Amino acid sequence: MALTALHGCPAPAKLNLFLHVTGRRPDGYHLLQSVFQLIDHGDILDFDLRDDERIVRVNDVPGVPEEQDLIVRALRALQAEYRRRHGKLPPGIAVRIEKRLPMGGGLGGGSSDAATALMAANHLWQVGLNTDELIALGLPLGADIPFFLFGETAFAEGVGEALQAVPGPDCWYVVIEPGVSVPTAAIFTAPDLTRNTKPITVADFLGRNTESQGSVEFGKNDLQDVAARLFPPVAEAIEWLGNHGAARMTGSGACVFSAFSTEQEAEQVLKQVPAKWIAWKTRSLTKHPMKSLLQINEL
Ligand SMILES: C[C@](O)(CO)[C@H](O)COP(=O)(O)OP(=O)(O)OC[C@H]1O[C@@H](n2ccc(N)nc2=O)[C@H](O)[C@@H]1O
Ligand SMILES: Nc1ncnc2c1ncn2[C@@H]1O[C@H](COP(=O)(O)OP(=O)(O)OP(=O)(O)O)[C@@H](O)[C@H]1O
Repeated sequence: MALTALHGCPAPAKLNLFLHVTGRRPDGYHLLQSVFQLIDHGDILDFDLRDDERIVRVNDVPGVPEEQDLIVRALRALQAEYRRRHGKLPPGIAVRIEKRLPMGGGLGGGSSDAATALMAANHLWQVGLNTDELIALGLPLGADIPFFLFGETAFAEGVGEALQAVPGPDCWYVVIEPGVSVPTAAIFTAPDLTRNTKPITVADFLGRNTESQGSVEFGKNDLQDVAARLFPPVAEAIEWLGNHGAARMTGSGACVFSAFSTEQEAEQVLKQVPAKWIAWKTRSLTKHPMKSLLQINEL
């Protein structure tokens, strides 16, 4: 019998192990090179099919009106694709979000929610889209959605849509939320942003010392200096964590992380984090948990 609900669906966060800005497209979007790493900490989503055809969010998310929620927009895009294929709309979906990831944290929360929603609805509605087809639907909604649909550690280029799998690390991270929300556009439009980092190859990344897998010893985050200048708590968190290990900002900020080989080392640092910041430890993930849950094995 076909499923009518999927509860407890994970929408994990990502870390950008490095993030180079190598240029700018004529439309203003920036060309990036980055390694995206999934981590075992994220939002949790419940999906229930409805008796009508409406896509609704059943709980409030502060600062995100229902109509702007990337989950709702992603589900509507897939619903329209279903109609193109079948000539009628599929049943509606009610979605409940347990939001754990901070907004404007550089952890890709909104994009991950949307990717999980696309995977869940593709399954519930039995649309049968493959990952590349889901990526084509998701990319216009957010630059990080392709990565989450890809679902494994990836070397990313373009605006984040050209993805190659790279070996995933097995390590622990301490992540600090500096308590500010960083608007991505403000970082990319800053006049002092450097946009000319020399492009590297995936072999340059793979050629680094394997001991440092998953760490921040390779490259840099070109968005970090701008974010740290505009948002002093980001600078403060980088400085504090940097005294306990190599520390870096993820995405366009605000969150800051450091990698450790064992849970004990991560715990040692975590318990010293000043109480004014939210901080947590988490493990690297090699595969998106929705892929295991739904047995998606095509990649
Ligand atoms: C920097 C990253 O966090 C890396 O993971 C992401 O690429 C940002 O992705 P995101 O938050 O989903 O960002 P989007 O909502 O797609 O873009 C927000 C704004 O940031 C700027 N932007 C974003 C991505 C990019 N490659 N170049 C840009 O210039 C654009 O002005 C855009 O209007
Ligand atoms: N389900 C959602 N969860 C979070 N934010 C959402 C959602 N839907 C839409 N948004 C919008 O997306 C914006 C960015 O949120 P998000 O959590 O993805 O930031 P981020 O972690 O900085 O992302 P990135 O790493 O991609 O820059 C929010 O400020 C919000 O306006």
